[in-house]
Amino acid sequence: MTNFDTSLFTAKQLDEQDILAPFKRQFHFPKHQDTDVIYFCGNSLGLQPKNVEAAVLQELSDWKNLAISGFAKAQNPWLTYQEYLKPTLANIVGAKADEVTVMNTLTVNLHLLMLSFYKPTKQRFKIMMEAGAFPSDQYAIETLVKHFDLEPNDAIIEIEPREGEKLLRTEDILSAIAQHGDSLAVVMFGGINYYTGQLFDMAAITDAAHKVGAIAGFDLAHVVGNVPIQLHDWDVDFACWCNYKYLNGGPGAIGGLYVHEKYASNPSTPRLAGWWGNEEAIRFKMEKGFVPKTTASGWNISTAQILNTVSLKASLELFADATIERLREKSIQLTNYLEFLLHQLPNIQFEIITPKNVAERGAQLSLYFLENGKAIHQKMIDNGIIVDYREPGVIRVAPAPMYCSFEDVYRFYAILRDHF
Ligand SMILES: Cc1ncc(COP(=O)(O)O)c(C=O)c1O
Ligand SMILES: Nc1ccccc1C(=O)C[C@H](N)C(=O)O
Repeated sequence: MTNFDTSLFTAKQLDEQDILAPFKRQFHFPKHQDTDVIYFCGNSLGLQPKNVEAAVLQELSDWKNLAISGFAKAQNPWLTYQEYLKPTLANIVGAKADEVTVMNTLTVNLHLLMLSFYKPTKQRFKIMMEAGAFPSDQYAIETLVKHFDLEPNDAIIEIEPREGEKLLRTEDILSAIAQHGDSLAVVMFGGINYYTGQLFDMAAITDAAHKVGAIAGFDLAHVVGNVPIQLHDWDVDFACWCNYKYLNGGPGAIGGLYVHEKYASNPSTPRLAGWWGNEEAIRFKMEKGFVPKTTASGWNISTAQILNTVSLKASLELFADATIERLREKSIQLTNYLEFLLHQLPNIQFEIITPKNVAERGAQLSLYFLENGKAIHQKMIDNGIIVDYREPGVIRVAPAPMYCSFEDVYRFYAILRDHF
C-alpha cells in the first residue's frame, strides 16, 4: 500500500512509476479553457481513442469503393466482423472466445437473454435483482414479467440494504436466494451498481443461485474494462454489457454478451433468432430452418453493424496492449489515492458511499451530498471537472485507469481544496 500525501510531487512520482501512463496520449480529451478537462466520467461514456478515426475511415472507404463486396473483401471482411472482437473481449470478462459476441445494445440484449433463460412455471417464476438497479434494467424486467402475464410485485424480488445502510451485504443476498429457493427462476444482478459503485460477489451469487436450481445472469455495464472477472470459471450462465463506458466503444456502441458454453454449444438452447446467428456456410442458402452457430454468436440476429462496431474494435486494441490485469492494478491505486485526497477536504461535506474494501469496488467512488449536490456538481463542471450527478444526491467520480493520471486526481483535489 502506497503512502500517499497531499503534494503534487507525489502525484508526479506516481505517474512516473506508472507503466500504463503513456496510454493517456492515445485519447482525445475535451478542453476547458484550452486545457484538457479532468475526465472522471468514463463510467458513463469513455473517451475517444485516437486510433478510432482511421479505423472508421477505413470502413467508410471500403463501403465507398467496394459496396456489397465489402462483406467478403473489405480489409476486415464484414461477414465475420463480430469475430474480430471476441478474443480480447473474452479475455476482459474471463470467458472463452466462443462464449462472447457483440450485437445490438445493452437493454435489448438483456431482453433477449432473459427470453432465453427465464422460463417461468407455476412453481418457479421469481426474478431477483438488487434494489436500485439501473432504471433500464428495472423496466426490462418489469415488462418481461408482464409479458408472461405475471405481476411485477409477485415475480420480482428486490434485495434492499438493511435499515440505515446504503450497501448490500453479501450474506443478505445469499440468504435471500436460499430463502426463495425453488420459487426462484433467475438471479439478475448488476455486477457493479451504477449508483453506489458496489461490486457484487458474482461467484458467490452464482453458486447460491445454482444451489436452489436458479439461473445466474449479470448486467456488467459498470464492470467490463473496469474489474477483471471470470465468468466461465464462476459458471455464470449469462451476462450482457454495454461497450461505451470503460471500453470506450463510443456513444451507443454495439453491446456485448456472454453465454456459458454449456448453453452456447447446444443448438436447442431457446433464443429469438435471425440469420446472422446461422452458420456462415449455410446463411446464404436461404433455406427454411434455423441452424444456430454453436457459440455465443448463435444469438446474433441481424447483419453485423460495422459502423457501430469499428470504434470498439479499435479501442480493444488498446485493451489488448494494456491488459485488464494491469489496468486493475493501476485502478486500485488510482482510486485509493482519490479516496485518500477526498478525505483531506474538510471544507466540503459528503459521504463516500462506495465500499472502502477494494475487492468490493471498481474505479468509481460515489460521493453522497445531503444538500447542494447538484450545485456542487455544476461548480465542478464550471471548473473543468467532468463527473456526473445521479439523483438523489450522488456525484460519481470515476478515474478510468486507461487515460486518467495521478496528477488528474491531484488536480481534482486541488480544485476542490481551493475553490469550494
Ligand atoms: C446497468 C445499466 N443498464 C442499462 C444501461 C442502459 O443501456 P442501453 O441504453 O445501452 O441499453 C446502462 C447505461 O446506460 C447501465 O449502466
Ligand atoms: N448511455 C447514456 C446516455 C446518456 C447519458 C448517460 C448514459 C449512461 O450510460 C449512463 C450510465 N449507464 C449510468 O450509469 O448512469
